[in-house]
Amino acid sequence: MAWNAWGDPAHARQLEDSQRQLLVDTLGVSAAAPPRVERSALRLPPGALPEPARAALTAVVGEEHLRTDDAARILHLGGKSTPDLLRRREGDAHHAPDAVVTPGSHEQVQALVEICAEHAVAVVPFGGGTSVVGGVEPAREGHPALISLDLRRLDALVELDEESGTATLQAGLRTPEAEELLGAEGYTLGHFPQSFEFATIGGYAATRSAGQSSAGYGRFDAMVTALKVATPRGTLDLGRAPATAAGPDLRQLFLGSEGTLGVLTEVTVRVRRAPAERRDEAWSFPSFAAGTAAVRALAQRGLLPTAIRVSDETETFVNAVIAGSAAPEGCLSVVSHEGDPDEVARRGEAVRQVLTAHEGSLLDDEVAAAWRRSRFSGPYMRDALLDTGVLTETLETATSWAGLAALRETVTATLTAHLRTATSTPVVFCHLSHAYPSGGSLYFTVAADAGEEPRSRWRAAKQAAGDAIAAAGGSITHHHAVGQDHRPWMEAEVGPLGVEVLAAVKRTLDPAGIMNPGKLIPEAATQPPAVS
Ligand SMILES: Cc1cc2nc3c(=O)[nH]c(=O)nc-3n(C[C@H](O)[C@H](O)[C@H](O)COP(=O)(O)OP(=O)(O)OC[C@H]3O[C@@H](n4cnc5c(N)ncnc54)[C@H](O)[C@@H]3O)c2cc1C
Repeated sequence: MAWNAWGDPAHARQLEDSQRQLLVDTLGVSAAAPPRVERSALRLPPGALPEPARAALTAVVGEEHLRTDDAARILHLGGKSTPDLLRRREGDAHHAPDAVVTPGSHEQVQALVEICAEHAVAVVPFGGGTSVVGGVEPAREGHPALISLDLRRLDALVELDEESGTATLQAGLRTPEAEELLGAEGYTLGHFPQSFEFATIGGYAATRSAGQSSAGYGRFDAMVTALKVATPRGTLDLGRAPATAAGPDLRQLFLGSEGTLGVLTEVTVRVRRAPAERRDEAWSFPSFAAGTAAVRALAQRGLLPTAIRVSDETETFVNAVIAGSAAPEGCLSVVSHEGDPDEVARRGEAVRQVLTAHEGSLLDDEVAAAWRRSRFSGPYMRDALLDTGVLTETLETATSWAGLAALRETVTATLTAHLRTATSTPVVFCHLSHAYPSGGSLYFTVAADAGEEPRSRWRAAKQAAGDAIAAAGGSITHHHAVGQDHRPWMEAEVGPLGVEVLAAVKRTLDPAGIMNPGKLIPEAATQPPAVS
């Protein structure tokens, strides 16, 4: 993965002249793009890993799996949010981890976290590094040194239990390889987030990820049946039966724990037979309200297809411009069905009846085919836009059906107000990305003139949008997780007592506070209690 951009550098995109001109005309983009320094210009601080800790860690993994060179440290500077990329483009590497350690087994991970606890060395579990919320930021928070614990060598399919329909996967396995290993046996995981090519099994579990086909296959957390976790206090093996009444479900403590409690090393997930048939359809609705009403009807009747999303009018137009095609009328919805041919036909017909009853019109097959071709390529466009002087970023939330329209209105208005300047007007658009019987998730994208201070402008807009989401009763995140960036809203999300509960669990499992400091749990709650 490129150190200062999304994905594979070979797939980098550039805007066409007509697209660039459209941005100048619609957004008032000034010609200057934010700077982009060469990697060789980065200045890293000297590594600060104390020698006794280095020697002990090396004894576990071997010299070649503890790297302190610039190349390795630069690839672990943080995640892939727009502010992350802007910082790297500016050449900011002052926070680089002191070392990158790549363990090869659960036992090695267990030994490493124990050594780090003993030497007060902070540990950032690093999967694919695709966090967009500061989840893999090397934040020391008072610790003298920090390692990035890159799980890439834990990349095996440990066991496929065909009788039970489950697979045990090592945490560092990326999704394309997981799909390849499972596909060879006729199975699929069915998890297809936009970060599919780079994100890992452990990262998905640690962030409660949701993918494009989660309507059909379920969110990642819903697929997990068992977990193996290395914590500074020892190993936990959780999930011995498909269901249990043996008290609160401790697996839930680790799903979404974002590396703050321990390192997930193995994840057992429910797998499905690879579908024999897939049918994609594109629909148009006269308004976003009509499209969301249709999806709500499907969710509440138990008729959700494998994937479904509805773009608002602006997103429908913008996506057509990017694809170089004519925009359909109104709001575009993409629907996908997977399964046995009979089921695809039967469900497809039932869904079609509901969508038609909600004023939906079926579009040409090519519209859906274009969505499938481009569904992982959007992030490359972000780099091309940044190169052109456009600040672009996304945020997401979820709420009840009753609160959805008001939440969309307030977030759109807040982002627009905070990104507008005297000479430029931002574009803010949104789609309904996931649906449940009781509500749905809204995914917003902004495009605005980058101006002089794109990072601080985005920070202010994001702060205001987060406050608006909290005030409107939405969740601060539906699937991007909390990390550093959403931490200020955790108390609004779970209440002060909820934060205390999380902090108490952390103190039990990680008394030295070395596991991914500065993430998820608000700072005040992680401080030791004052002595009276
Ligand atoms: C372009 C783009 C598109 C995206 N699209 C989606 C999307 O469609 N759906 C979605 O849900 N998310 C999406 N994301 C966000 C991101 O991909 C997810 O949060 C993903 O689950 C992170 O996986 P990862 O392996 O990259 O984890 P990382 O980014 O490496 O880590 C994420 C967090 O999990 C922790 N962690 C990682 N591995 C472990 C482990 N084994 N044990 C304990 N903690 C661990 C890290 O410390 C960190 O806190 C997108 C991100 C980008 C940049």
